[in-house]
Amino acid sequence: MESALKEQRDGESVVDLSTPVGGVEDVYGEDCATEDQCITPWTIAVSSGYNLLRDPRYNKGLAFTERERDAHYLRGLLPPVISTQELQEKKLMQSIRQYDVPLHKYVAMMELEERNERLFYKLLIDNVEELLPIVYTPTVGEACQKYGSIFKRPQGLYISLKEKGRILEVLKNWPERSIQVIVVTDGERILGLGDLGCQGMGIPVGKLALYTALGGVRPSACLPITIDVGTNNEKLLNDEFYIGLRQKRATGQEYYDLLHEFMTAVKQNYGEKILVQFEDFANHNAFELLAKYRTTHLVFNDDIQGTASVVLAGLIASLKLLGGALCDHTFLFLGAGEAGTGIAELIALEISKKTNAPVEETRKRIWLVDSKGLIVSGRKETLQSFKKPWAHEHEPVNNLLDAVKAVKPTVLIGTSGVGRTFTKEVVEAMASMNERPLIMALSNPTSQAECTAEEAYTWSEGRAVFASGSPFPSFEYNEKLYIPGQANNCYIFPGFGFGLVMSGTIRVHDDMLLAASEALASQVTEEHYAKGMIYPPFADIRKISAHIAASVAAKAYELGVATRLPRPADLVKYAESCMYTPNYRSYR
Ligand SMILES: NC(=O)C1=CN([C@@H]2O[C@H](COP(=O)(O)OP(=O)(O)OC[C@H]3O[C@@H](n4cnc5c(N)ncnc54)[C@H](OP(=O)(O)O)[C@@H]3O)[C@@H](O)[C@H]2O)C=CC1
Ligand SMILES: CC(=O)C(=O)O
Ligand SMILES: [Mg+2]
Repeated sequence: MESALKEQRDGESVVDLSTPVGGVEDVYGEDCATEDQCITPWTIAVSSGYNLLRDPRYNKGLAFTERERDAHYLRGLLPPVISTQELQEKKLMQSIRQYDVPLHKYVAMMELEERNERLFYKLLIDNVEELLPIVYTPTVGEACQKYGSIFKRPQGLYISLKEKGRILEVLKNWPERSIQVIVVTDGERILGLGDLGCQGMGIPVGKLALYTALGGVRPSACLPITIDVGTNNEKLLNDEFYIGLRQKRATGQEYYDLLHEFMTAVKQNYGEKILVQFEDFANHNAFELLAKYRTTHLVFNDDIQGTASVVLAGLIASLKLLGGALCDHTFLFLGAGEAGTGIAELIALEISKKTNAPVEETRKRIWLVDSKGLIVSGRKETLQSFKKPWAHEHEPVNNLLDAVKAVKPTVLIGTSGVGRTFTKEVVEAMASMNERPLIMALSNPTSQAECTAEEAYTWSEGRAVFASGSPFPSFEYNEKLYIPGQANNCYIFPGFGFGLVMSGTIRVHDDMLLAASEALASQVTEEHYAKGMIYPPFADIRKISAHIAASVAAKAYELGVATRLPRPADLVKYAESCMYTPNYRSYR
């Protein structure tokens, strides 16, 4: 147990930086799980003086005390005033609020992260509802689109086809060794914005910032990776500022060989317990990669599994408002890709567990529409394999409105990546059939949402229960305030991943996703329901993540895939005690 704590705890009190000027302190040593992991071509220098001020992990800016300024050769390098972290935070929030353009706020936040990591996380944690839309969706989408132009310093690790045969070597170039979570993308389906190639890097960077801020994983244990196999985005290929390989995407064996080399190198370099989160791969690769590696590696596909878990949580919570049990409802999806079929499968599994009915039966209450219309048995031969389980007996139906009329859903979920597809007619049809229709417009960023909160509330005359993937502001209708929920996988993956890491879990199991959903739903209180909410506020996310982590870890122990022994008695307390906090530490 002690070693687990040592790996997770962040040494809140005193850090010894008392090495000579330019001296070298091996900060890894004790965190390495195996001897092998400690062999890298170089060690890290923890600097004093000028270099300390430029080391984001240790820099405190004006908050260095008189004693620290003496001990670490900082005299004269800073103006005389001594600030507090709280005052620095106040000043930075004031400065960020002065920008009108969200992308400018994004750039300011990234610059802060490069300058002073702890202050960056303090801001993000203390102002999560305000800053989440900046470092995450929707602004991160725009940042990826313009990444080539705003790019200043590389973040994360780039592995391109040029590195084929040398991926292990590339991993060893990363300065941190005790990595616990990797978020990797190949940039082919960035949010609902399509193929952004190498510029997708904004997504792993953003997701991992949330791993730390929302879930409590140490920043030094997080590694964002972009695998660059080219892009089919002509605009980027012709953009002189594009930062990636200027070629069409590699496919087939060439693609899978590179991914296999990557997965093998990751395990070799970081061991069995490294968590690899696949993010924003196109569905023609995502399902296959997950199926291939889920039995040999600790992998998690956020778009398929994380999204499923967050939506199921919202559905469980919404029963208080809609009435009935999950098995009494009928679900219709617009979009039958990673998110759509991933959610559908987890709903079917949950109903199956609750009713003891086989999954083949419980799937029958769930219908999906793709770009060609309702998925029905007549289309089975031509469907991709992940759609086949949803090809129920029915006449062909070509569009969403007709599908709503035919299926009569109580719940409508948008996972199409196409904005404004929940038209007035569609929402009105939902409202005509249901006292409280549940409408989820999950596609990101905001421009791709199937409808806005305002549309859902007004077109349903205030009766819809609504949640979206990207945030919408509260909306007043007929003198009543409506608070839309944010059904985004960021409620789940930080706590989910933290639960895996803290318990030393070696494989992800679907039951852990169900446990995470139950844990999230359990955080919705009567007070929230009274406001029409089906998700708890993000302001409580650290507490929520600790509960999710504890539930996931408990399930992992129950299934015998957790290696951190003995099992802590109180997993919530244990999770809380292991979480990274960004308060400054004192330096000897
Ligand atoms: N809120 C959240 O937490 C999350 C949100 N998302 C969002 O969900 C969206 C989809 O992601 P993902 O499932 O991975 O993408 P996929 O590409 O895997 O799936 C998209 C699906 O939408 C269908 N589709 C596309 N256009 C239309 C249309 N005009 N009418 C009907 N169906 C259409 C596609 O049909 P076809 O198969 O015929 O091509 C496909 O089935 C993205 O915007 C993403 O940002 C994703 C993950 C998490
Ligand atoms: C939220 C997310 O993972 C997506 O839109 O892809
Ligand atoms: Mg995603």
